[in-house]
Amino acid sequence: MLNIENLSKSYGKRSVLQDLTLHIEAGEIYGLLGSNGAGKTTTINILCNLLSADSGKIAINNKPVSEATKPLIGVAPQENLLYKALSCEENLNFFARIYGLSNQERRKQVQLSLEAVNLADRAKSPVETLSGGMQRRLNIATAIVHHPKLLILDEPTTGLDIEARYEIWELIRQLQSQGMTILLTTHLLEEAERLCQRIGILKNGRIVAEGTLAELRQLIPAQEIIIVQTEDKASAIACAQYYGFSTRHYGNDLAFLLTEHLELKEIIDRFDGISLDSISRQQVRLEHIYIEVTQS
Ligand SMILES: Nc1ncnc2c1ncn2[C@@H]1O[C@H](COP(=O)(O)OP(=O)(O)OP(=O)(O)O)[C@@H](O)[C@H]1O
Repeated sequence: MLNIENLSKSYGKRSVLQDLTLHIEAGEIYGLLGSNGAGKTTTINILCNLLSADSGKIAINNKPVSEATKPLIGVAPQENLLYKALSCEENLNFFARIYGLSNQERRKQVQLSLEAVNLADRAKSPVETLSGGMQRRLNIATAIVHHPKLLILDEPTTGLDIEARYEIWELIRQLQSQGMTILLTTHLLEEAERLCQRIGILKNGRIVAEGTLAELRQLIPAQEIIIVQTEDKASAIACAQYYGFSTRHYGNDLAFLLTEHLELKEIIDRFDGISLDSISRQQVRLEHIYIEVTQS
């Protein structure tokens, strides 16, 4: 559905995208992850034909990106793009006009978009009277009012409370079930884990890892991870090395990667003679994989 091949882009001497290649299948939710400044927004702007690449190819539904492909894409940007004094309906009408929908089509699509984001009962409410979560849902409605094939959600839940976040997650799943292909950027790894069928991790303008969660798990040499609290980290690390456990530092946490399942007693026995304050076990999660591929 979306094919990006060898995309490169520099701002002056700063190279931001370097031979970026990624493919998104029709109907999937693809999560594009990367630290601040990794090049996600630059990629989105090139996709939307707002910025030109230095080299490379992008095609949406086999059509090269151009003014003609703009209607195939809907973008909900990081910062809500809404007119606060206008009502929900007026905002949606404004965006529908920009996309050139006929009067009849516009009435239908505005109503459908309001229903899709569960704001039909707030159609006449000025945006400034809506909660943060509602405003974010309306921001998504403005991106789907012209019924695009590809919906781009740039950090759709950043800054929202957990209930508003759940509502947006449910909305994203519903849009997918209606046939939309979704490109999602997020810094919330749990969001990517819960929503995305495939995930690409961007570092220095390149995809350094890509796949389903199960495929990405293969990139970390661990069945599970143990987190150890101890005053004597050096001895714990030496002991772990002896038993072949790889060491990791996740923030202040000292972690060891286990390549096979061990009972808790077996783990404690391995650290015999070392004063441990606590040991906890964790499943391998996207955050571990992310650190593995971005910090190596
Ligand atoms: N117009 C511009 N001129 C010069 N440099 C730019 C411009 N836009 C972005 N950059 C730089 O390009 C790099 C990539 O920026 P981009 O906004 O694409 O990253 P991002 O992955 O979206 O980051 P974030 O997660 O913070 O939104 C950054 O170093 C940024 O400072």
